[in-house]
Amino acid sequence: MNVAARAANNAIAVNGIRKSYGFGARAVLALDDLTLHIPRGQVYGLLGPNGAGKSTLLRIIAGLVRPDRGHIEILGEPAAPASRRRLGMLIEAPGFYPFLTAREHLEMLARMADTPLPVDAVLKRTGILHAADKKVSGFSLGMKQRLGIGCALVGQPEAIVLDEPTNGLDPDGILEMRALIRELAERDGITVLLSSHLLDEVERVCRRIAILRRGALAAEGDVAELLGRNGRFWLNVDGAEAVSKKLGARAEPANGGLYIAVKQADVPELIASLVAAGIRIHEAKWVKPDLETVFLSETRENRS
Ligand SMILES: Nc1ncnc2c1ncn2[C@@H]1O[C@H](COP(=O)(O)OP(=O)(O)OP(=O)(O)O)[C@@H](O)[C@H]1O
Repeated sequence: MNVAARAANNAIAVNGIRKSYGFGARAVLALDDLTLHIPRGQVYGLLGPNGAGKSTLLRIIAGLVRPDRGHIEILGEPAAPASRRRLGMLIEAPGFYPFLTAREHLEMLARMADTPLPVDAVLKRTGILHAADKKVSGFSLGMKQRLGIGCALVGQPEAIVLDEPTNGLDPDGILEMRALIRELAERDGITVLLSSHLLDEVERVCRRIAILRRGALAAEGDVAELLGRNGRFWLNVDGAEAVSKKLGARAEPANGGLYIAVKQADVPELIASLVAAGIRIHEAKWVKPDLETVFLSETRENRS
């Protein structure tokens, strides 16, 4: 794929973005020459510990913060007011007019959009049709969050950026919101870039993720591939101690068996050699970690 085709294939491209806050000795480097490409039509997750730079990145994409250097492309065009109109955003706790209704908020935004969706369709989609004509002052946090997503959707965006979209939702609300987010990508082809602290949520909802650590990329890739890459081979054998001695540093006793550092391609040979040495194997399997394990190993502070 040539450079132009690849650029057009990205919903959002983050190219060498650097951003620091403050000056001199007090300056804080929030993003450190970050480059990231978010493909179209998927749910893409942005993860990182507190202070890793997630909000700064989302705010730069939204045009709320100016980077020191680097540039952003949105749907193949340089980030500018025109290209940002093709993005829907729910970035900071959405500010609503307390005495306007949900419908009135959406109608106001629909009037400003080039190709708005029907307001009733948005209310239905976000699960607040029943409260359409109630004043927002009486809304719970979860209803406000839904209305915030509705506001991001009403302009019929090609991509949306959501900062912690399930914040404040109850367990049922979280499930519904996850389903909505997946549907936006799978049914409507909308790219979703979301940040979240909830790793199991990201594991379930996102196809691809980036893990930020101190403003730089600690890991990036397909969720399935990242989990697979961090998988470990586990053996339950008779005489684990003797096997551990035989394999040396490659073996690590755990859970009544042994984790073995081995490439997938070398597993048949490993098993054959153990069997040839008279070792009885009861169970052999690849154990895939959950995203939390990958996240912790990629962001642990004692790593270089
Ligand atoms: N307006 C600001 N002025 C000064 N420093 C800031 C400002 N905004 C962010 N920072 C600093 O920049 C770094 C990155 O912050 P940012 O909020 O982007 O991280 P984050 O990953 O979103 O964190 P969290 O998960 O806590 O929201 C942090 O060290 C933070 O203290």
